[in-house]
Amino acid sequence: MISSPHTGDAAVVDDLTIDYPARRPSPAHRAVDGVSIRVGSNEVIGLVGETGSGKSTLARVLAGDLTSARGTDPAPVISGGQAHVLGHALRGIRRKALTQLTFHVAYLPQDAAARLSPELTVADIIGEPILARDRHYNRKAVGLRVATMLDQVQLPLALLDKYPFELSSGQRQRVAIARSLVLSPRLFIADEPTAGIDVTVRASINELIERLRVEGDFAAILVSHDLPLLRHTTRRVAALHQGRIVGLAPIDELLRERAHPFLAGLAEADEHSVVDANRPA
Ligand SMILES: Nc1ncnc2c1ncn2[C@@H]1O[C@H](COP(=O)(O)OP(=O)(O)OP(=O)(O)O)[C@@H](O)[C@H]1O
Repeated sequence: MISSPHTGDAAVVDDLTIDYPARRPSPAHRAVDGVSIRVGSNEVIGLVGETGSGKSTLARVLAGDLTSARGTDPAPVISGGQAHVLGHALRGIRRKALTQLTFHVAYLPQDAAARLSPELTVADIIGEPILARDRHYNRKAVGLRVATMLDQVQLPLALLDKYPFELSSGQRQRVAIARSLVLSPRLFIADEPTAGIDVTVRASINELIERLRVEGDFAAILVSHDLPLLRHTTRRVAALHQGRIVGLAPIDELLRERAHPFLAGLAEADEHSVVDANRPA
């Protein structure tokens, strides 16, 4: 059990259990089962695990996305333990506190790129969170911030007036990242942030996250199997299996120890990719 939250921590998760309530014909489902983990105020932590292990559910709940049902899918419910995010207890949190919290927590869901508003330009998409918070915010300052964010994800300014349908899926993902970071969050929770992004530009995302961490007051939880990203940005990675933590260590230690078949599979895929990279063309 993790003792009382240190106010400086980005997240303190203590014996957290998360269920999806029953919705006919599906019975209730336990997605996260007694997870404890601490994320420092300036720490980037990784989350790995096979499909269905509960990574997205944990990320979603820690991001404060506790209420919205997705289509007909029920929203997750904290049914045991507690999680403090930036000092706020999530279990039983009131709407006002949740709104305050989400000003400082950026959430990049797995389908963020597909959910960009089709009727808005790239400039409007990235700048929207600023104006949603303060609609009188100086437009010129918004424009400057949007351009800076676009540059940070290595997209050309020529894309500012484009619509999502005019972009590649990797470009859309980078727009989604720029949008989620535009308010300078203290905690960035990202579900597969480099998914769909070309390997040649992934390094820029790795560097961006590392730079934000070094600049200070920035923590992140990255759900990802992108080993270069995990190696570049995290010191510790939690491995989940059936909603429980089965390993918590630097990524290369997890791959070396192979404490779970899933980690053995990841290590083997990594070995093959190294062999392939060294093979003459
Ligand atoms: N809205 C929902 N209602 C009911 N069960 C759900 C819902 N969302 C997810 N689950 C179930 O909860 C478990 C954990 O799902 P989750 O999406 O968190 O796993 P994951 O590790 O992120 O998987 P993936 O890598 O495929 O995204 C799975 O068994 C999944 O089927």
